Amino acid sequence: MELAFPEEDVPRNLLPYDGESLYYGRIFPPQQAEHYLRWFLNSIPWQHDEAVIFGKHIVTARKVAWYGDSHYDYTYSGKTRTARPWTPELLAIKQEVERLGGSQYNSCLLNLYADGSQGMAWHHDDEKGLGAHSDIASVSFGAERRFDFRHKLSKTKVSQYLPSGSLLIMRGRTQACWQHQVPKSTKVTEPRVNLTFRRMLLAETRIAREDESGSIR
Ligand SMILES: O=C(O)CCC(=O)C(=O)O
Ligand SMILES: [Fe+2]
Repeated sequence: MELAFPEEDVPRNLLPYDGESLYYGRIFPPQQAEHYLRWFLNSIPWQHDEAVIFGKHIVTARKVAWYGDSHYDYTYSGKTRTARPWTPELLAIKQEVERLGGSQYNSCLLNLYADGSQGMAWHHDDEKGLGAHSDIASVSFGAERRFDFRHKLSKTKVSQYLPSGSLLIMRGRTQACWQHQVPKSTKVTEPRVNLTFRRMLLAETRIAREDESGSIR
């Protein structure tokens, strides 16, 4: 079925209570989304993600890349990584997302799922480096994947398919009250690239310190 572009009845909050997760539908036309997908697949220095979970060192099937305002370090799942400087493509997407959602972001985690055998398990994103009510904007390119929310207490589930070029903004109490996942699917044979724009507090701390010492970027 051909989806209308832009989709109707958007943005809409997918969550019935305890948070706001606004689905904007496709914000980029199919051809432009395809162009971005090709660029991400060919030009991003993708690396397997590493984490320390329950004291065990693990390497994920999915690949990732970090971009941001400055070369700041960020610790996530027990591993410290350094952000790469923005590319014009990422900046253009960031600008459009900021215009639509009204929030500003200083970093972006990119995820590459080679096919449906790769996914992301239930989790929430309010890590120490993010603000208390962290606002995360998620843009998807390539294979359409299902995205699930599960309320931490009531276990209520909400699902949304995320087509290529679509935007989802999680904010308010979303991370505090809900978990989310990208389930594996044997039906998906194509890659998907997902961009999660974030506002890291660590970067602000670092920039403020640089300003005080007189060496402004
Ligand atoms: O791939 C997605 O849509 C979700 C990514 C995600 O949840 C994350 O990076 O924290
Ligand atoms: Fe997440």
